[in-house]
Amino acid sequence: VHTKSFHIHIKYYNQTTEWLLSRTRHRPKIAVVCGSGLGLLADGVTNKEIFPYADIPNFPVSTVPGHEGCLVFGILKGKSCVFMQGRFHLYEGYSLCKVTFPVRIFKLLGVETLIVTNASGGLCPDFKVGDIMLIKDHINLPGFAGQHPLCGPNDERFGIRFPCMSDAYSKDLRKLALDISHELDYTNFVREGVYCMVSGPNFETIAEARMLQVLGCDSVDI
Ligand SMILES: O=P(O)(O)O[C@H]1O[C@H](CO)[C@@H](O)[C@H]1O
Ligand SMILES: Nc1nc2[nH]cnc2c(=O)[nH]1
Repeated sequence: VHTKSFHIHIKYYNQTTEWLLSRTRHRPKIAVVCGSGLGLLADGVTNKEIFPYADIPNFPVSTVPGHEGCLVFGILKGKSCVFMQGRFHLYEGYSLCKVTFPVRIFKLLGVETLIVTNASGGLCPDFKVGDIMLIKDHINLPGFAGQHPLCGPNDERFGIRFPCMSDAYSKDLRKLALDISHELDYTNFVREGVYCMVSGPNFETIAEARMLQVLGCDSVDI
């Protein structure tokens, strides 16, 4: 039975952070959340230290195929990184504060840059299956209905009560990604667009997909 809650007590964040810091030599500044089938993004790291989610105190576990369920610390191009091989979803029955628990752990570990990836559904008619879309903005539909990870008591250690979202996705990092896609001649499949979160687990009806297009969404995921 899953219990839904708006709040996880700070002692659980501290316990998980201390557990990880006492077991890894790495002090990552970059975290990567790997979506479905994207766990291989961690394959290139050296000096790997791997922690199955089931072993980490207070961590949720992955229940979806294509999500290995491991936290991988290591070095990539000289930078200390941590990869989530598998992410968590509302539709698995986790509350949003549980879904986002690892991101707050990253903050407490000292992470400064978060890269999120997932396998989403394309809505923009110009996109082809397999294209990569850089997220430039998002629409959080469950958030409009009160399903929001920031609901509940605010802990200033993680951010302010009323965060501004007009620059949620780093312009500099998006430019860097686009520059690199030019250098690598990847421009015919690297796009930019607006990402929409819905709760799932069903994918959209045709009418819903059309509605999301009208709202300005280029891709949608759960
Ligand atoms: O968003 P990620 O985890 O990449 O995966 C997406 O693909 C799965 C459905 O095929 C769902 O888990 C959906 O969220
Ligand atoms: N909502 C939604 N999520 C997805 N995740 C992967 N494909 C899809 C899709 O078509 N719709």
